[in-house]
Amino acid sequence: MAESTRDRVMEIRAGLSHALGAAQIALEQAHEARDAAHARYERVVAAATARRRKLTAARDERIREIGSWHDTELAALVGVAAAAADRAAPGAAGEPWHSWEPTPLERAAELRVGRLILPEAPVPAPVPGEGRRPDGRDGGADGERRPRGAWAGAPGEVTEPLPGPESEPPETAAGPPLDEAPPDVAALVALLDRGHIVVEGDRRAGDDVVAGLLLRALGTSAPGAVRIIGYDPENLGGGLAGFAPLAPAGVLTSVGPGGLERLLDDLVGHVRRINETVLAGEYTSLRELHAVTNRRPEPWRVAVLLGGGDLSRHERSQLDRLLRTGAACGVHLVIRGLDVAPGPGIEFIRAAPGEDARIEGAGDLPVRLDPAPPPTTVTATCRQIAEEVAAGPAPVALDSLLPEAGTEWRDTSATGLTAPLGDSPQGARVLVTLSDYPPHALIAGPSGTGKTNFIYAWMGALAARYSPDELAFYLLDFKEGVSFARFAPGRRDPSWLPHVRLVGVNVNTDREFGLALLRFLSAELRRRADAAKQHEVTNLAELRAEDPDGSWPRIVAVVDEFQVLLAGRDAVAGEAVDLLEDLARRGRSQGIHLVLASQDVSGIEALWGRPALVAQFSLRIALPRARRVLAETNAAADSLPRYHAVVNADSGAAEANRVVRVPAAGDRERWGALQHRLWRRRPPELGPPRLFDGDVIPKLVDSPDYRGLRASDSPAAPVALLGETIDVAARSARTVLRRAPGRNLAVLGTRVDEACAVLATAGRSLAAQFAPEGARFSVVCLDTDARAAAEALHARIPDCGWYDMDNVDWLLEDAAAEATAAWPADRPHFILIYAADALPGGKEAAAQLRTVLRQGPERRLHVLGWWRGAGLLRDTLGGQAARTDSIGAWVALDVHGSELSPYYPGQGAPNWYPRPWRALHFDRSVHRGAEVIIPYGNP
Ligand SMILES: Nc1ncnc2c1ncn2[C@@H]1O[C@H](COP(=O)(O)OP(=O)(O)OP(=O)(O)O)[C@@H](O)[C@H]1O
Repeated sequence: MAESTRDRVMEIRAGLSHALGAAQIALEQAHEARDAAHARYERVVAAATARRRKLTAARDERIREIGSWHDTELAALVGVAAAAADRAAPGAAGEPWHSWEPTPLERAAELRVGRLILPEAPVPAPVPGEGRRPDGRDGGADGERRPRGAWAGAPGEVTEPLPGPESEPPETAAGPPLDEAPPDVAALVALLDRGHIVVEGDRRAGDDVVAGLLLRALGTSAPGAVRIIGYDPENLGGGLAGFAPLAPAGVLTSVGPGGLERLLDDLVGHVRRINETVLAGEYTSLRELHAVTNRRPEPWRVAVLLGGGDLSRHERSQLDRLLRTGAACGVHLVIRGLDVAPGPGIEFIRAAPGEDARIEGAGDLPVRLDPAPPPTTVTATCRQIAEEVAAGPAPVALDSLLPEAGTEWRDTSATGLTAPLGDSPQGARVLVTLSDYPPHALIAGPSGTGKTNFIYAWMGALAARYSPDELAFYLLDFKEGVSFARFAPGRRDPSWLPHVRLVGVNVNTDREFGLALLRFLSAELRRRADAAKQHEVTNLAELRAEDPDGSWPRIVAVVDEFQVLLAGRDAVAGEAVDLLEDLARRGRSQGIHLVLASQDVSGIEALWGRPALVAQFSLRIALPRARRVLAETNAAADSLPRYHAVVNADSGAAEANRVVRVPAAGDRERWGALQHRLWRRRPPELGPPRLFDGDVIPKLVDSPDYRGLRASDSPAAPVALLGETIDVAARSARTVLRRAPGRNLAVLGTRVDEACAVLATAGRSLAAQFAPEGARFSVVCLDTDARAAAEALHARIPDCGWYDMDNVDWLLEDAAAEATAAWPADRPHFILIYAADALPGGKEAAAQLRTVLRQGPERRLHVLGWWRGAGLLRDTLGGQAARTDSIGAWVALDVHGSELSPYYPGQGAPNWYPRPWRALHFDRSVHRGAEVIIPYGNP
């Protein structure tokens, strides 16, 4: 082989080896690059996975939040909807049948027919395998929900639920807890006062809806306030069979086949009448009338028309009229089986079993209709309603007489007092006026027919319209009981009716209080007549115009069972009739109105004996079966239903009869609401009325006269208070112990407590007028029964002397000397003697006491003594022939009038029949006749 060839081979080998080396390096580098790329690839993949997981987690969290928010919102909305439905359909309007009972409501409510099926009720995720919701209802295909938090991803993505909190069941922030069923949202329809219902679809379900609606309408209104007229030609009334117990009471009337035209005509007639006479252009609907006036003079008439085939043209047009105009007049139609075109106020219900029913007002939401009400509930309710209706009309609420809240006290009484007293049977309001004509009223009705209630209702209607500046009441009840006490503040209720100035209760044995009221009114009449003369006017309206700043309210004086005041032929009755006659005659133009009520006016001889007096009472009010209050030939009261009255402003002439259904005003709660409302509006200066309760013993510390006493150094005319007079102003009876002959006081009778009460009142009131040391007081106790009371008085008067059997001789000797002394008397000396007739010391002591009685007062020495009998006082004074003028004032307890004649100058004896805790007071220096007083208790 040639050299050159070898070289070339070598060369090639070297070249190859070099190339191999280079390739090796390149390969290694390529491997490295590949490894690096792979590692990068791995990193990228790992990062991508991690990022996707993070995004997934974030997305799931967001979905969970949205789900939770959605559920919370939905639950809240369901709650709101359920609460709104509850409010719209309270009580019997919406209560499920198992707990249903009638609950008459103030206003017509919407009525429940079933429940709404909400698309996505917020229920917790169903446990796999369980097909029922926690509320026990079927899940149903579209009712089932995907577990919140499980996310179904797109193909190829990570699909398994990722571990973490999102796989837990979501919490609900608000709304019902998960183990509680969401609230039921009632499906409601509006019938009474709103519109008409047309039921279509499944017949059985439709029947159930109609029965349910009727029962709810009946159960939400007062018995008799809903009248049902049934027309069921196919089943001859079978569709309303359950309501049959209502028929005898007239609450359900059935119309036979062929009677549809007449039924529709009748209803159209009602609508026309109600529009013309009840709404009378003043209101657009009964609903509005009720809202404004609280009156509902017409029942709701619900006509149930179940089928009827083709209607005649007339029937169709009457039906259309009713559909358009009936609801405003309380005429409503519930229709099944007649074609009705949609229109305002017409609710369509498509009845179907299960959850396929619909009501138009709920849009597309499915409705599960309620089952029919249980037949026993229907029957029991209907029976109860029928019984109550048969027993008489339901009471009307007092509110129906009142002006709208906030509009009280807007009327002026310048020309009279006018107020509604209720509705006539035809639905028109009956207004009653007291003015110049008719000025006074007589109310009559046998016991229990509602006289007192009538007076309450009238007073309520007046008090709500006229302010206390325009109207004042003076009330007297001669019946036993406290029916007028509610107008004055009491222990339980501190409010009073601001117009009431005086309330007298339990006065049946204190007829003097009736007289006091009449005397007070007479004085007021004189005041008004004088003012009228001064302003040269003739009646109240003119006086008020001339004297706008004066206080001239119309006065209404109500005397219940007034015949008690006039019974008998004694001085009280005589004076009362005279005063009444004057008040009745002259009060009319001076705004003083008398309202006299009695169980039976025929028994009041004193009144009927004075035709001129009776004629003034031209407003006559007769309650059922009242006699003689209307004209002889007017028998309207005989046929009056319960809670009605005949109001007659023309002295009972039959043509002037107006029948009124009187609202119930006796209910304390309702009355209380009105009284509180008016009381809160009272002018600040208006105090409570004077309450005279004949059963209550007054207290000296409450006496305005006692509280007004002030101590001074030497009052010239000290006043001894004795008890409360029976008069309008709660005055205290008094006797003035000035320096003058006869200024002594004798208390006569055997009743220890009352005698001690009078002496204690006198002693305490006298002591209150003197500064310390200003007068000398001596208490003499000669009867152990009176000792405690005498000691109590002694303890109350500072520096008072105490004497009894043992030492009274000292006092008498001293006092007799003082009475006859020549030196001027320095200060008054009051000697209070308990049981003066028991004075020891024989003739000498008796003579000393006589001296003190005769001569003491001129030297400011006064005896206030208690003798246990009128004859015993006579003995003290010196026997039958002795003069009695040293006893200038006396208080007689259980002493008959005839025994008092020696101490009662003038003709005969005072008219006095003793009665417990009452006394007769006479002061010859001021009185023409004696006055009845009530000793103060615990003075
Ligand atoms: N209009 C009415 N609506 C409802 N209830 C009434 C009505 N009028 C009276 N009542 C009720 O009838 C009963 C008797 O009424 P009230 O006391 O007014 O009769 P009265 O004639 O004054 O009887 P008496 O003279 O015996 O007191 C009371 O329970 C009262 O609540």
